[in-house]
Amino acid sequence: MKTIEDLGDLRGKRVLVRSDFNVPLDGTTITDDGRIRAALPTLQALTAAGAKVVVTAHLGRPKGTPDPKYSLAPVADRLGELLGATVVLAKDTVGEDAKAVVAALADGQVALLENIRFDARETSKDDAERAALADELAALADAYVSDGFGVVHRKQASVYDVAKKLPHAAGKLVFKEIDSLSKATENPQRPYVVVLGGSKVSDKLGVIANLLGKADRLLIGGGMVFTFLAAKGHQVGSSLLEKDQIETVKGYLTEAEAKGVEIVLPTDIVVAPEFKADAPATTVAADAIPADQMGLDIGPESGQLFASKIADAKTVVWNGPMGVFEFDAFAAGTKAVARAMSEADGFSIVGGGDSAAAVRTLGFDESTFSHISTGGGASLEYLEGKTLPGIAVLED
Ligand SMILES: Nc1ncnc2c1ncn2[C@@H]1O[C@H](COP(=O)(O)OP(=O)(O)OP(=O)(O)O)[C@@H](O)[C@H]1O
Ligand SMILES: O=C(O)[C@H](O)COP(=O)(O)O
Repeated sequence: MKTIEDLGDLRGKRVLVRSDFNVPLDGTTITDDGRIRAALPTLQALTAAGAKVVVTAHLGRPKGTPDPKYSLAPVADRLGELLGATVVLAKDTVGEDAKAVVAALADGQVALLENIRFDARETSKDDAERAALADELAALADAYVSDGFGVVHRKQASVYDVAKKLPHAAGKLVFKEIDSLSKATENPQRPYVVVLGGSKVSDKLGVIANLLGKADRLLIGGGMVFTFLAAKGHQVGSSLLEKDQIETVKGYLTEAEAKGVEIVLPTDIVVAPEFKADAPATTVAADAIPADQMGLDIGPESGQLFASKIADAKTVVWNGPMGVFEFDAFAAGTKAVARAMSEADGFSIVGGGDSAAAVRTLGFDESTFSHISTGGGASLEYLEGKTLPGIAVLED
């Protein structure tokens, strides 16, 4: 992959940068700016080189149409503070305002385009639709730098298609992530333990098929748990459940047994009647979740069990919080895993927007982890050994 430096003299050139600014928000307040900070080295290198920097990014999963709830306005403000310079936010993605904002950029200035997922073509499965958006993005720039590591597993217009239209390079974050993650994939020290949780269950269940051939032990927490409990024949009340994946999960359990991979499930669950910070929380056995309750964290016994399964790991990779850590009553499981990882002697990687945010907001020292990846799904797919479209396209 080419570096920014390989792009030659960028003074006065318009450089389109894809960053991952998919940050956790409480209303319009950014609760963790880790992904914005991680983008700074590339943006600062480009501004120092005198480029006109045009950043494109997404926030959340809007439905392909503008939605103020998903505006990048808070990100533009925070990015400006961190860069110490005004970052103008275009009111649209590739429309008249974007064109005007880019045309007005001075050398060394940064502008941000509005949430690229406001345009349905960004995530379209139709190659021609994505290519059409990529053409419009490419018209705004002279070169393209891919630096949104958290989104390189997505074959999307601003991540994949646009790279084919412009001279391109990988940004500093992408190189840094690959450098750290490759240490875990190439010849991992064993026991190799993977901890999976979070809420993107349908997205991430698929990685298990591959991990069964690589990891020695899988610990399952977060929203991921309930499809496993259902596969074992237990009731899960109103918890997050991927009904159509139950059979697949049954297959994983059989395969794991045949391969000697240990799948560790929680033995107790913290439940509540509704998804609310002050909902009354109780702990129940994992095989006795009441019909009118939902599981929002792994229980204390499970926290200890998971910690003991992490303690002797030589490599441990974690993606996805163990519970709804944003609410104090459901943060203990995530804390237990974070603590065990920070104390483990082995190589430890935390990946994911919310997982990395959890480590920081729960007060853990980042330096006690070997690597905190900005990518959740992206780091998992990298560790699976999959080809990531947003990386492969840069290698051409
Ligand atoms: N039992 C649960 N029920 C519902 N949501 C849960 C549960 N456990 C965890 N979560 C939620 O999962 C969310 C994070 O999941 P997600 O899969 O997005 O992880 P991530 O680290 O952000 O990875 P990525 O970067 O791929 O998005 C958190 O907001 C948390 O509240
Ligand atoms: O948070 C992430 O993992 C990335 O920003 C990708 O977001 P997505 O899962 O909505 O594509």
